[in-house]
Amino acid sequence: MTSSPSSSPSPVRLDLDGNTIKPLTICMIGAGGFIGSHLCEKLMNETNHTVLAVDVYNDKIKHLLEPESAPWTGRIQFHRLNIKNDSRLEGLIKCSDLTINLAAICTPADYNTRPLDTIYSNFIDALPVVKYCSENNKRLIHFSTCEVYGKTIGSYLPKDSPLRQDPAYYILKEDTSPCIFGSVEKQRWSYACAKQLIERIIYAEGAENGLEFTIVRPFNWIGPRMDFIPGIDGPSEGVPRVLACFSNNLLRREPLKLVDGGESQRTFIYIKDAIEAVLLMIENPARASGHIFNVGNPNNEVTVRQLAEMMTQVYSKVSGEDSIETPTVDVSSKEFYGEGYDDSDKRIPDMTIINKQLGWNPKTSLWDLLESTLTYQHRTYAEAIKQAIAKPAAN
Ligand SMILES: NC(=O)c1ccc[n+]([C@@H]2O[C@H](COP(=O)([O-])OP(=O)(O)OC[C@H]3O[C@@H](n4cnc5c(N)ncnc54)[C@H](O)[C@@H]3O)[C@@H](O)[C@H]2O)c1
Ligand SMILES: O=c1ccn([C@@H]2O[C@H](COP(=O)(O)OP(=O)(O)O[C@H]3OC[C@@H](O)[C@H](O)[C@H]3O)[C@@H](O)[C@H]2O)c(=O)[nH]1
Repeated sequence: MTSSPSSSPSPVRLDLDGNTIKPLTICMIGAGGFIGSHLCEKLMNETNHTVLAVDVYNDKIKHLLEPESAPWTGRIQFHRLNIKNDSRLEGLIKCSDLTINLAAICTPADYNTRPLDTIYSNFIDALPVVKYCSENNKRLIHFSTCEVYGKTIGSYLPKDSPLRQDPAYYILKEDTSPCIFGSVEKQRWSYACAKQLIERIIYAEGAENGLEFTIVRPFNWIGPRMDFIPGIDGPSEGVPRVLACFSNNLLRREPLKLVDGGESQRTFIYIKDAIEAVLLMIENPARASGHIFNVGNPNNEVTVRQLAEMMTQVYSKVSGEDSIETPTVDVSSKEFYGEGYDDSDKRIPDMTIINKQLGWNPKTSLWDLLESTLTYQHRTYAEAIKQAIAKPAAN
């Protein structure tokens, strides 16, 4: 294995083939977000790599930037810049060995309500990053999404078809599954479509110009620091992803809202398991380059309704509070997200490629990951929510 779970980096790190890993300089764009913050933490705690952390915000990595005495001082530098319009970006990519691009608008509530911003963020703004990497012969790890698969083939079969039970109709494979999106009026797919086109550009840069790339397709990574709690560390009217929506409801003792009955299925993976996979990609370029990797946990599948029920139980355990009498309420997608919303029905990643190339497997069960995440949510937000509820006028 390449890493030990100690807090100080081991002096010699070996890759999966037994070669010494040289310290790298990594330009990480979107380093201040949910995934970026965990990746920075991992790189500081367990490796000798240097991170040029690019983002417009740094609240989620402040704990890594501030302590002057931290053992990693000098190995992480924050560069506050918007990649849409900042000429410093090319210089940062040029002086790095590897660029990791995480920057994106990636909350479903935005896809149908801000489709232009979504398409620009996920496609147009990512183009110069690809171009600078290609022109300067720099390696790129680009974050795409499991949403590029869209809906499953099985979802188009009659409801009572026995083929719906056949994995061939729902397992999502990097090299064979089609990308099935709804009509253009269903603006939900603006995100998936933009991500698909940037994947195709990166793949073509690899094929025609020799760009050394890896594409990551995350399948619902969740954990501490994901998104924001509306009215506490994000806008009151904002709609984050489901983990933060449900956490907010639990913290406020409100029913969890099940969109269109909560029948959609997802597989959730603990952020810390997923970050292990990314570190393997960073440190094993010969095994990771030229590949597209699903990164998810096929064993953690639930419907959104089941997720709501499990989160309610877990939150009760970690907070010591009984759950409310009506823990969930149904809401239509039109009411919750507005016109143009649509949904992925089911998302189970095929793990063959990542297993073969990197020998990686997820470890944490859904119950365990919810327990550690909701313990964090309770510790971080319960007091602030109590105060906000007590003084509504001040918010
Ligand atoms: N979390 C998941 O489960 C998941 C699933 C699928 C795909 N992804 C992809 O992974 C990536 C990271 O996701 P995340 O969950 O950490 O999201 P996030 O929103 O927490 O992080 C994205 C970061 O990018 C920054 N950013 C956006 N536009 C920028 C710009 N123009 N200039 C500079 N910084 C900018 C944001 O400020 C934010 O800190 C995204 O590309 C997303 O599409 C994530
Ligand atoms: O309060 C809520 C929030 C969400 N939901 C439902 O929960 C499911 C999951 O919603 P999320 O907000 O986590 O987002 P999705 O899984 O649909 O998409 C995500 O997947 C992969 C990434 O690319 C993005 O981070 C995001 O697009 C959806 O079916 C949604 O309709 C609720 O039922 N209630």
